[in-house]
Amino acid sequence: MPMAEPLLRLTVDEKRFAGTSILAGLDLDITQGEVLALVGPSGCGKSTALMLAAGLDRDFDGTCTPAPGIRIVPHFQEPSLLPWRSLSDNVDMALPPAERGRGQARRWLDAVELPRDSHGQFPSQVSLGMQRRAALARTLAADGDLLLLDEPLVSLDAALADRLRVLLLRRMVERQGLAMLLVTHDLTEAATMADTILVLAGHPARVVARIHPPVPRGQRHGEQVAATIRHIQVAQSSTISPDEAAAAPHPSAPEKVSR
Ligand SMILES: Nc1ncnc2c1ncn2[C@@H]1O[C@H](COP(=O)(O)OP(=O)(O)OP(=O)(O)O)[C@@H](O)[C@H]1O
Repeated sequence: MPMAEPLLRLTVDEKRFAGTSILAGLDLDITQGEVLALVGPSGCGKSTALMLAAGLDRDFDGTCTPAPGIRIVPHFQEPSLLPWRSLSDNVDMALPPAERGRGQARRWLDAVELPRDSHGQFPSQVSLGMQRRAALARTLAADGDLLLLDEPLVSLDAALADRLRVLLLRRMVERQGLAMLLVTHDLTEAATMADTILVLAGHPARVVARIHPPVPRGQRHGEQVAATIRHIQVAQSSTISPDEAAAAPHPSAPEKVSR
């Protein structure tokens, strides 16, 4: 069977800020239906990579090639809601035109567990965590082909973040072919949700490992998640060889680790 064309191909030979090299060796393909996580320590360049993938920063050595006609929806760490619109209106505006004004916005705000009495409030009237949830509702409402998610669940309490992870995965099932690039420093999130995990490390950062957990996303629990996290951590300790990374303990089938 021929390989599906990627929805997005990003190759970064080098990205500099003010003469300082931040990224030097990142290449990724995101295919339909895939959750690809980009993990790495704070400040290593994950958000920068997402801006490049979104086509919002073109000042780098490399290429960013989206498939023709696809709808890419970026989701930033800071919720960029329109301050003069209610939460509900912010979400409504993101819906496909045929679905606007029909209560779908409320459905998405319910899905991210925002109480009904907050739906009509302006962003400045609700907490930052509530703004983040409204922004997530807006991103999901936008009906994209590829969501670029920068720490979408950061600072939410653990139980809520777990439920919203389930919501994101459920959306992947509902909206066949939807793909996500998930930037996160939360290794549990990556190990739970991703089909492919790219591990960034070093200064400037480069991809030091690509991990394909053997158990399908959403079905990994306990020891399987812990084993994937150990693989990421082993890969991040940059001096070890690929063989050592592959030899980290695993629950059943060995994960595929390539460099
Ligand atoms: N516009 C900019 N101008 C100059 N330096 C920048 C700019 N944006 C980011 N940087 C620097 O690039 C580096 C990577 O930042 P980036 O935000 O991409 O990291 P990150 O991995 O997403 O971090 P975090 O996990 O803390 O969000 C940091 O050293 C940051 O200070």
